[in-house]
Amino acid sequence: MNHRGGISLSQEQAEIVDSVIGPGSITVVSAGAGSGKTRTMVASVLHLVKEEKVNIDDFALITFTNKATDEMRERLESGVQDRIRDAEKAGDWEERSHWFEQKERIASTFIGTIHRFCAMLLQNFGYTELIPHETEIVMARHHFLTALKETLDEALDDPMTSILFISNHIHWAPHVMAEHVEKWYEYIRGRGRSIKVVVRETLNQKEGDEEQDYRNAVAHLLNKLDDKYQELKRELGGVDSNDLLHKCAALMTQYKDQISPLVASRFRYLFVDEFQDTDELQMNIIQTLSPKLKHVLVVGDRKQAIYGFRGADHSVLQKIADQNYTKPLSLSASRRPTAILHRAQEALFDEMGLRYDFLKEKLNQAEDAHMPKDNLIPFQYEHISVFKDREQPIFERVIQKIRDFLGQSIHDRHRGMRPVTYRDICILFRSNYQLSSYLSQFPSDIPVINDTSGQFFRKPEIIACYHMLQAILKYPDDVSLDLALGTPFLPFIAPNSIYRSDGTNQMLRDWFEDEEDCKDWLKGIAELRKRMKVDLVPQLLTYMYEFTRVREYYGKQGNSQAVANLEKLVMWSRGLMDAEAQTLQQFFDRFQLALLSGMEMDEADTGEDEAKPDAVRLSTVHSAKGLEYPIVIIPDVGRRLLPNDQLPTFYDRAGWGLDLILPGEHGRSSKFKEWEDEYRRDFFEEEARILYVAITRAEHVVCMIGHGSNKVNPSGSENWSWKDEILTAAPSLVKLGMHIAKVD
Ligand SMILES: Nc1ncnc2c1ncn2[C@@H]1O[C@H](COP(=O)(O)OP(=O)(O)OP(=O)(O)O)[C@@H](O)[C@H]1O
Repeated sequence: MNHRGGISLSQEQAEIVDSVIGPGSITVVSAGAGSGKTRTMVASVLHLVKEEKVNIDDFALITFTNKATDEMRERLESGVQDRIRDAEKAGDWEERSHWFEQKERIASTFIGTIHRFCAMLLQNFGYTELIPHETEIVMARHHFLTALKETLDEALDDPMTSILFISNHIHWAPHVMAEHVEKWYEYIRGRGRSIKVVVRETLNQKEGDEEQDYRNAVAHLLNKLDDKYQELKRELGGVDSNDLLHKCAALMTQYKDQISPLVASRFRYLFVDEFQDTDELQMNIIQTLSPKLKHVLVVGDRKQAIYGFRGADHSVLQKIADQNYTKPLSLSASRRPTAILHRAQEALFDEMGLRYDFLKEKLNQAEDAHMPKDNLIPFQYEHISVFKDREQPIFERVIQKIRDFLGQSIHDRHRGMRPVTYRDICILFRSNYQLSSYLSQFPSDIPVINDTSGQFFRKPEIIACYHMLQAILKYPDDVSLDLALGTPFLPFIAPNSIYRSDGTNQMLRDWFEDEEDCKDWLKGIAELRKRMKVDLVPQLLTYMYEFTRVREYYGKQGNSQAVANLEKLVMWSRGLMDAEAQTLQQFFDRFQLALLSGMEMDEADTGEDEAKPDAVRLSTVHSAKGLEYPIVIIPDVGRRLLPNDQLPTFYDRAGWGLDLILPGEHGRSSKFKEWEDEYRRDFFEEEARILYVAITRAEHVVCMIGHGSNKVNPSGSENWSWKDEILTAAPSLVKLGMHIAKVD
């Protein structure tokens, strides 16, 4: 074994570190899951800090999710801590003080997502640009809805667009039309395409068919919407996360010569993890910066590119290497799974490689692969023969599997034989929706954690807080009071008799005001309404937490995450106050917009990572990227991936523009089928990559549950599911001793 920065590495990993420290300004690493890309990146940082005596905050480290940011910070902190210990052992006080300084500097090291990196660049270097924070993103949403409403109101009488409103052709209710227009607009911008370009391409289509009028009308509509939206943002402020990257890229191009050296004076090294999910715009930002920096390291795996739907281009690793006249370096061994799990995974990927070229890249078994001495079967597929109403039986089977695992022993690579605990298990879902449905029915004796990021405004304590604020602001409105009752903020249930509908029902507020148990709460509400005139929002929220004793409620439940989230809401209100939300009502309006617009914000960091609660983790595959778990359960692998009725009815193709099917089959061009075929092919490839990511999160065991017929469907057909990928490989998996079984 070789050591770099005090971390033990394989020969090929060490060579990558040496390449980062050697001549040349960019190193591109393209290698499979669990081959040690992140470990090598961390080792490179520590090695440079040790050998070149650079400081840890000379690095900008870009990760893909906030969770991965935490993970990277933890790995660095523990690496630095180890160096301090080594120096102490060796009695090298100079070395020790160098590492001690680094420990302090970690706090000022940039570790974060590309969005945060761009925001930071704009903040520091984009003097006149607006820097979005949550308020502005919420405002942008508000402007968008205004622009959409105005556009649709005017479109009815505009000869360019009125064809879309002839009700016997297109029988969409106004709100349905609005939903579609919004989806189309987001789709185009989300893929990094400019609305103006799309409109131009569409109007240039020379099909000469009648349907062209419909496509042109949609193009005009989107054009108008775009004009209005941009204008509102310009006039009134507000930036969305798409603008952020565009602005950053524009700034970089326009002032490249001034900005790059400035950035380079702050950062000497730029390292990017999970680069395969970077889109063209983001890649250009990094490319523009790279010549001025001492070294750029990008690592990724094209087999794990799972953001195609958002415009990421899975060939970016090759592209950035080409642009810099270099070749991607590779890592050949898989280091996450146990020896036997690795063999099973490879058997499956071999079979999948017959359908998807990119899966032909193989990973060898590591020379020191872990060979556990437990009885856990590393690869399991269980098949339930239900055809309809599959959710419940699959859910029950998953719960049964958790209970079964818990009774068994696992041979841990570092700690030896030990019992399986809840925290060893992660259930991976394809969608947030599926995850929430599991979360809501989990049996109360199995502790569980939702490991998905960006869910702050969907947390029950935050929604309950919203209802409580509404009840206070609108007091004595009965409907608002009713919504807040029964939440931990107002933990009382009114008697059923209150809800009589014969006109004789007592007002809810009368009951509330008479009820002895509610006295303190009633006093609290009255006091808070008085204080609203003088106190600031953060103080009001804190006072509300006090008189409702909501923090004690969650504390008693051991739910420190909920307590931390409530504190984060106070912080958020503080941020809003700097902008405009000075009164509780204004704050409430912002809060409401954030909830309604599905705004994403991470939950509070509880700083409890050391003492991660012993609970089963639920996560989407997308949020689990870069992470690893001893046991991974993947439910519902028999779900059809792309039934025909879920094929898109709207496309935007570079060089062509829009194509779509409106009600009555209007709008479709002669090329529509071509787009569908392309879509189908890309879709199945992306699903294969998502399955690859899911399966490679496991260290010891992957367990999948499927349903339906146990015959393999024709490849790429509308019945095709992940289950078919597994059943195709079943003979090789069984030969390896894996468990492929039917359960009823
Ligand atoms: N040389 C090594 N010696 C011991 N363990 C290693 C070595 N290289 C990697 N590992 C371990 O293998 C696991 C996978 O490593 P890492 O997360 O760095 O891989 P990755 O390539 O970034 O994975 P992914 O593509 O899935 O994000 C980690 O637990 C890591 O500590």
